[in-house]
Amino acid sequence: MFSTIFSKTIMNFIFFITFFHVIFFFLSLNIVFCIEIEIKDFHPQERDALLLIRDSLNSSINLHGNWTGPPCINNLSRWFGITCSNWHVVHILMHGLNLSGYLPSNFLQNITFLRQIDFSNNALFGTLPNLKGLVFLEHVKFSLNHFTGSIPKEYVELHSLKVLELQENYLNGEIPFFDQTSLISFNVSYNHLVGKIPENFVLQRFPKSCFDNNSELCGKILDKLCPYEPHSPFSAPPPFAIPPPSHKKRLQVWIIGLISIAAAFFLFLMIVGFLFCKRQGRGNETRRNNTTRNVFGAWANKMVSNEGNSGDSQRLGQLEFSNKKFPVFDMDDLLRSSAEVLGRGNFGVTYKATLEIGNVVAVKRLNYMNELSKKEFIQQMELLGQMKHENVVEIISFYYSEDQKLVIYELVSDGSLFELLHEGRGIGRIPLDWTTRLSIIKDIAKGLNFLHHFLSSQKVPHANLKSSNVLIHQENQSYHSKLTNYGFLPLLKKNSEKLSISKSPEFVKGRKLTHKTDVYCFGIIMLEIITGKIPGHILDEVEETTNSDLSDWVRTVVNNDWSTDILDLEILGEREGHDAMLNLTEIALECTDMMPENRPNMNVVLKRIEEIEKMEKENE
Ligand SMILES: Nc1ncnc2c1ncn2[C@@H]1O[C@H](COP(=O)(O)OP(=O)(O)OP(=O)(O)O)[C@@H](O)[C@H]1O
Repeated sequence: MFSTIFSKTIMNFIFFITFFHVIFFFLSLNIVFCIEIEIKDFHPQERDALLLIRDSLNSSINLHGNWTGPPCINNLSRWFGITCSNWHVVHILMHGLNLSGYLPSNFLQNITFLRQIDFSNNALFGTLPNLKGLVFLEHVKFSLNHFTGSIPKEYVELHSLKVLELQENYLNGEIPFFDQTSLISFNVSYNHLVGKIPENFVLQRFPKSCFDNNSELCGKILDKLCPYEPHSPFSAPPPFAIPPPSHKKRLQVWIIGLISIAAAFFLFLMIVGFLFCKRQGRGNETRRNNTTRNVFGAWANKMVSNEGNSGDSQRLGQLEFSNKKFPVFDMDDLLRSSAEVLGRGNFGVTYKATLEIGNVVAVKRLNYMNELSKKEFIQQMELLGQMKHENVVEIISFYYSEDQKLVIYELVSDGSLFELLHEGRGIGRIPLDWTTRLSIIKDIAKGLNFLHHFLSSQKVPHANLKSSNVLIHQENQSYHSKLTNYGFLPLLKKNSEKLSISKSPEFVKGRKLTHKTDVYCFGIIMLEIITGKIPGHILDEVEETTNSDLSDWVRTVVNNDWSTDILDLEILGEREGHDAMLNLTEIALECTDMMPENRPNMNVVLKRIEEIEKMEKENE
C-alpha cells in the first residue's frame, strides 16, 4: 500500500517535472523566436544613420530624449519625424524644428528604402548631403537653410524623384541636367546659382519663379540671354599656326619674352598706381568691399558693385528713417558694420548688425516682395514706423530697391518666445513659471490691441503673429515681450500663405480676413504658452484624432473633463494657478473659434486677461 502511494507520488512528481520542462522548453523557444524576430527585422545601420543626425544637430525638440530604442517597430515609429514601413525607415520629416548645425555628408546611404526627406526651414550649414543610391527617394526638401556648395551631380540619378526643393539657400555652381520625367515640383530660387539653365523638356516645364533670384542664372526660362560662350580650345582651330622655333631663332624668342615681361611689369605698376590714387580719391571703398563680402554675403556685394557700375554714389545712402531719435546712418555704414545671422524666417534672413558708431540693430532682408512698387513699400513702412509701444518692436529705418528690401528694427536682446518655450526641453532646463507666462500673454495682448487700434484701417494689422515673432527682453529678472514682423499683409501681392494667418479657418476656406484673424493667431499663442506644445506638432501624440491643430486637441481634452491634462508639465505643479490657467484656456478657445464673428475683440480679451491677473495677485 505504502509502496503504491510512494510510487504514485514519484510518478506524479516525474509527470509535473516533465510537464514544466516541456512548458519551459516551449516558452524558451518562444522567447528565443521573438528575440530572433527582433534581431532579424531590426536594421541597426538605419538606426546608426539617424543617431548621427541626432548627435550632430541642435534642435528645439529634445531629439536625444525622443530618438531612443529602435526607430521602427514594423510599420510604427515612436521617433519624432520618422515613418516606417516593414521595419525600414521610409520618411525623415524634420521641417521647421530650428535644427542647427552641419548634416553629416554620407549619413543617408544606409537608409536604403528612404522615400521622403524633409529638412526644410531650419538653420543647417555645409554642403547638401549625398543621396547616391537612394533609388526610392521621391521627395527631397532642403529649402530655407544655409546650405552652401553646388547641387550634387548625383541628384540627377534619383530616378523616382518627384519633388526637389532647394530654394533659399546659398547654393552656387550650375544646375545639373535634371531630366527625370517623374519631377512634378522643382525649386532652386533664391540661391547663388550661375550659368545656363539646362534646356530640356523636364526643366522647361517649371515656371520662372522656380529659378528666380539667382545671381547669374540665364537661359530661355528666365528670358535672359547667356553671355557668349567661346569655342572650346579643343574643337576650334588656333587662329594661326605657330611653327616650331628653329634653333637659330630661340635667342630672339627669349629677347621678345623678356621685353614682354618687362612691359607687363610696367603695366602692372601703372595699374597699381592708378588704383591707389582712385582709392585715395574715393575714400574707403576697398575696405567697404572687403567687409561687405565677409558680413552680409553675396546680396550686399551685388549692391556695392551695382553702385560701382551705376556711378551713382548716392544709391547706397537711401535709407529712410522713421525713428528720428536714432542716429542717422547710411547703407554704406550698415554694410560696413560687423554682422551675424540671427535666424531665418518665412520672409528671409535677419541679421544683427553692430554699426561703427556703436549702435546695434536687427536687419531683416525681405523676400517675396519684388512685385511691390516703391511707393507702396514706402507708404506702408512709414505707417509702420509710427508704431511706438512698449510691446511692439520699433522700426528704425528701411531701404527699398527693386531687388532688395530691408527693414531695420530695434534689437531685442533675449531671443524669441518660441526659443523660450521650446528650446532645451529636458534635464537641465529652468522651467518657465506661470507668473512669467501670464505676464508674457498680457504683453502680447497689449501689443496686439495697440496695433488693432492704430492700424484699424488695415485688414489684418499684424497678420503674422506666432511665437517666433514675439521677442523677449529680460530686465531685473522679469520678461518683457514685443511683437515683430507686423504689417506685412499689404506688402504681399503673392505668397500670403507664408504668414501665420494662413493657419486660420477663414484663410484656409478662402473667406474674408479681418482683425479677428489676428485674434485667432493670438488664441493659438496662448494655448502654446499654456500647454508648452508646438502648434501643428500635436498629431503624433493624439493618434486617434485626425485634426492636428492645437486648439482642437485642447477642446477635446477639456470637453472630456481632463482639463489639467493640457497644462505644460512645467506649470502643472503650481496648483494655486490652475484656476487662472483654465480661465485663460477658456479665453484662448473663444479666440480660436471657427467662426470669426464668435471671437472677442482684442480690447475685450485684454480686459479679461488683466482681470485674471489682478485676481491672481489678490490671491497671493
Ligand atoms: N529685432 C530683433 N531683435 C533681436 N532678434 C531678432 C529680431 N528680429 C528677429 N530676431 C531673431 O531672428 C530670428 C529670425 O527672425 P525672422 O524674423 O527672420 O524669422 P521669423 O521670426 O520666423 O519670422 P517670419 O517667418 O515672419 O519671417 C528670430 O527667431 C529671432 O530670434
